Amino acid sequence: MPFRSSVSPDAARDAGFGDAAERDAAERAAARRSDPDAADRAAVGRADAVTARALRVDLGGREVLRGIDLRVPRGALTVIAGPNGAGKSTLLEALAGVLAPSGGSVELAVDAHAFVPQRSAAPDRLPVTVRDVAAIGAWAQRAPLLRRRAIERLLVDDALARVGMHGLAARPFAELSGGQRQRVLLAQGLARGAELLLLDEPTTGLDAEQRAAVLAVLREEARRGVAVLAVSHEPELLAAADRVLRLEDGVLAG
Ligand SMILES: Nc1ncnc2c1ncn2[C@@H]1O[C@H](COP(=O)(O)OP(=O)(O)OP(=O)(O)O)[C@@H](O)[C@H]1O
Repeated sequence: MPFRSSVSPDAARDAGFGDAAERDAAERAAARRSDPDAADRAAVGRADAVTARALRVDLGGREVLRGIDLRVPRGALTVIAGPNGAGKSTLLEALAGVLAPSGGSVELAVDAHAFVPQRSAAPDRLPVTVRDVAAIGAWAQRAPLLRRRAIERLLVDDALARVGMHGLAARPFAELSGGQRQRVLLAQGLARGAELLLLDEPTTGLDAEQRAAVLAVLREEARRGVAVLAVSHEPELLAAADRVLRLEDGVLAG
């Protein structure tokens, strides 16, 4: 299948999908989004997207994470809460593979995953536009060049629209707020069709409308069968979660 993201059949046609197989794929993807039962079926019986076993991470000579056993299921929104300094960001980084474990293991069982760091950690000095950053997610398409451009445009437009950033597509990334940068990084993951989304406080600092938009995207992705794991203290996100775990002083509680 040439791509995995979800686009409307009309948009697929408008973008010039050449053959029936590609059009079918685009239409199936669009149908998945509007058919929760299909997502339920897809989620049933599928393995966890990432598994940590006896995970330990030492930073600055200190055990920041200790004996973490965690399975992140597909088709669900899992939220990790806990006090400042408990190790939540460190856990996300270890699961994302950007921080090596000091002990134990992390096993990723997905082809593509996305990591959206805390707003203060999202890079802000990239001399590129919002569209450029989101488009990175669409790079892996296998198709002839002209068609690839049309697919990429479609995937990126759809992803930016879903996170409410479409109007800012031509804006330099460096001019964005931390929360906006996070949403563009989320769009990058959506454009890639990531099967695992790892998000560090994705709604912190957003106004009510933006929070609702991000929350809706996370719920929708979970419904489609994506494994969504977010670190958050936000009541709305906690209330929307299928499962809430608590991390305290480097140890995970059910
Ligand atoms: N590079 C580092 N070197 C040494 N210690 C570190 C490093 N990065 C983080 N720490 C420490 O590890 C602990 C966990 O940090 P982490 O950022 O994972 O916590 P957190 O639960 O995400 O906190 P917050 O809610 O404030 O974001 C903290 O005590 C922090 O000071």
